[in-house]
Amino acid sequence: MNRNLSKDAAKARIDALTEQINHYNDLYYQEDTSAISDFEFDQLMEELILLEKTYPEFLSEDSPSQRVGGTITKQFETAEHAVRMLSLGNTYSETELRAFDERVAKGLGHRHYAYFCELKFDGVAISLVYENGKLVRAVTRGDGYRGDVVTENVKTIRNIPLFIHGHEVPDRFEVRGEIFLPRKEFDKINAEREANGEALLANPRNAASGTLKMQDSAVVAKRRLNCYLYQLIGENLGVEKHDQAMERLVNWGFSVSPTHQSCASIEEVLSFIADWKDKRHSLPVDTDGVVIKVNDYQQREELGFTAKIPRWAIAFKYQAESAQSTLLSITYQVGRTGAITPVANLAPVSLAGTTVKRASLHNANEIIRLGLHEGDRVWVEKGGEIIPKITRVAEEFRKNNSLPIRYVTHCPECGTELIRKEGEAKHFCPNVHSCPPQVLGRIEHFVSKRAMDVDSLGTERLKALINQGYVSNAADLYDLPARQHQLLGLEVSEEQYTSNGSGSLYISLKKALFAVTEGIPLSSIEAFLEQTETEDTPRKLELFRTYLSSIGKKVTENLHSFKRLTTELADRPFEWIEDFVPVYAVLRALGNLPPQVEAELGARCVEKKTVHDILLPYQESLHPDYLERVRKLKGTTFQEGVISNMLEGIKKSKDQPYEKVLFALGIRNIGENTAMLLAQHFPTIEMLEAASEEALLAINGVGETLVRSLRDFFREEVNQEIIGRLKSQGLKFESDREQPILVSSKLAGKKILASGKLDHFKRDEIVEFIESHGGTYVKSVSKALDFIIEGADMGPSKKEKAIKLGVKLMSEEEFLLLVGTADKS
Ligand SMILES: NC(=O)c1ccc[n+]([C@@H]2O[C@H](COP(=O)([O-])OP(=O)(O)OC[C@H]3O[C@@H](n4cnc5c(N)ncnc54)[C@H](O)[C@@H]3O)[C@@H](O)[C@H]2O)c1
Ligand SMILES: [Zn+2]
Repeated sequence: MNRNLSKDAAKARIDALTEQINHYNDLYYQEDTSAISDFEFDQLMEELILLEKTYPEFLSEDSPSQRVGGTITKQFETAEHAVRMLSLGNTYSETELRAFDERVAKGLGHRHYAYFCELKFDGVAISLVYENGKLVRAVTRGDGYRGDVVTENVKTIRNIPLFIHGHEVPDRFEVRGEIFLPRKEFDKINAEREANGEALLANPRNAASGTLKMQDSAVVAKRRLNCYLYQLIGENLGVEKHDQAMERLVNWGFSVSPTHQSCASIEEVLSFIADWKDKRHSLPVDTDGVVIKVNDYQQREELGFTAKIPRWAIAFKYQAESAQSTLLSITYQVGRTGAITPVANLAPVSLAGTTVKRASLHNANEIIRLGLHEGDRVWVEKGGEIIPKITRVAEEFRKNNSLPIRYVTHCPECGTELIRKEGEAKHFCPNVHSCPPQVLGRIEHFVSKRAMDVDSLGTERLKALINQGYVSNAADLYDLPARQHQLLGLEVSEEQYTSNGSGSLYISLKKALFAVTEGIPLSSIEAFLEQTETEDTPRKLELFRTYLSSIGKKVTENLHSFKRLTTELADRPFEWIEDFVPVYAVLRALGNLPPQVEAELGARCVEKKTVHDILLPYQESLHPDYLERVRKLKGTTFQEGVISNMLEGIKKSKDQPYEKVLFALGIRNIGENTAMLLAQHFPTIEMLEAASEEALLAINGVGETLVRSLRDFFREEVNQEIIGRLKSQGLKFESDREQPILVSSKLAGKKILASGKLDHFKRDEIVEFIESHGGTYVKSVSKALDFIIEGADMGPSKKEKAIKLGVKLMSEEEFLLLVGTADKS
């Protein structure tokens, strides 16, 4: 703290800090976004508090240091808290924690006291009010005095009891706790959002807070929020200590995290903190620290509060850990919607209990913001986010000649030039029809349970078929039986491959080491790599050399071919992916290649997606020993059994009814139900294609957007071609709803409607009767009708409309006469 600051400068700094903190508070509490890390935020706050202490004349009542950060929103009713909901003082340092302990000791006149330690759950604070054993109100913290009433949303949380049974339940009490989104649920939601091409949620805390404030409880219920309680409030509860209160909460059926502990001294507190530093990452909920509370209520009262925080409690926060690593390369992932996501490959570094090798970069803007250059030393941080992120470049280590990262211009999966729409952060691959991940997305939908239901075609197998050019649309699947013999030996396993920014194929280091050596089982190589996990690849290779010598089997041969590999790998500048090596280098290291292969290999290692495919044309010209080594590189391959099982499933799917086929086609905006509706109204695909906009819109549940999607779909030549092929392959493009047996054709070509109550027919009987005589039953009054059978009590408005349109009305008797049967059978 700079005490030499002039008063004016101090005032200016206080104002600036206040403005900044208010801004971040707004974002955090109103919009559930964190523009800076909690640590950075807490540092700003600490600076402000210190300045205000030094210059008390500038301390204003509404400084963010004096207020709880949140506010109420305008979308809910609000309610006042019977007891204020406070914030907690926080610290990141042991020294300050000891200072807190000294203040407590002093405040209590050095009498005996004990602490109760709990983890600090990173969610949203909630107050639950129970009356006569029933949950009557759930309120957010808001500004500490009043909060939003979110009872309906909270009632959807399964582990919050709506009723408390048993005796000793007071007439009225309040419990407080933290609502959170379990990490697993968070990951699931994000995986779904990613698959749908939606923006990802930043972290579970913000997601929980956003969810709690949703207007639709049904959506809230789907999010599977959870809650831990940690405070009991009420009068004459007969508890004098916090640990007793917690016990009571458990007995009443509230969820209390079993991670708490009583501590007799600050030393015990410190060891609790140390204990949980890494262990906390295995909990289902995100935690960002430990809350330390004085256990005895009487003592709490003696210690009291400041404007914003209790003096009897403090939060110790774990620093989001950060570490330095080296940027090895950037991989560009292509999603099922064609969105490109850059991922940084890093030299392994140990962080918050795990080894980090990759960090997300989100999009091109992020790379520009960081100013990333090839081979930069970077700071990685693992905070609330799932995937670690690069926070900044350690520019002091940058080499003079290093180049700024140039973002990919072409899709690493299919080579198409990428596009970026106005105002969007992400690049996209526009090659919807044949970019492998995009094809995969569509075919996965096509074969899914609710569509064509081919369960023998899992993602891995589909990827293999797509990547190797066997399948690029649904119709290709039905051509597979004719290519059965070609499928044998196709590589299935995907995880062993990845590619770099320019699309060069990489293979796992594990497979490479396995293939270049002899007499060492794959499991031993796995064990070796596990032991050296935290080393970078060059160091791993060094250690592997020693390992080879120590094994004592085929040492000379193995060292020799291993040397070929390291020579190939040497002197690749900015091109590493941790745990992977370029296939090109490995294939060259496995032995000498004929000149033709030598000449073409580089290009094929970019075009093809498996070793099998790269070498396919050269089976004859390669030495059998060489091919034997190559076999060790390959992933699991398609075998007879798998293939026939797959083809069987494909064949069986031809029996799926028309509405499933319609859904499987993946026409935008056509879900399962819409497909069913359309199939009912337009029993063949030709009829659907020919349907007028009017006819479509007449269907309940069909809107303009859907009409447009249908038009767009049928207009595309590719789709017409695929439908044509699927038809000739035997898929159902018409409804097989039973056609009634024709009794006569007396009503052939006639469009008929019946209205009002009939004497001889029930509703569905008349429809069947008309159809069995060759007529068509129509559901609404229109000019197209030939006549209407007028039953008793026909609706006046219908009748009026019929008369206006000039449609003939006919009595039931007349109708029966027309058909030539006075008796309906
Ligand atoms: N990154 C940003 O932009 C930004 C902006 C504003 C606030 N913040 C973060 O929010 C903090 C301020 O929020 P705050 O006022 O809610 O304080 P806080 O989150 O540091 O502490 C108080 C809260 O802790 C929670 N808590 C969790 N487990 C608990 C337990 N076992 N016992 C008691 N309470 C428990 C309660 O919800 C309570 O309201 C800041 O310190 C900062 O870290 C970040
Ligand atoms: Zn592409």
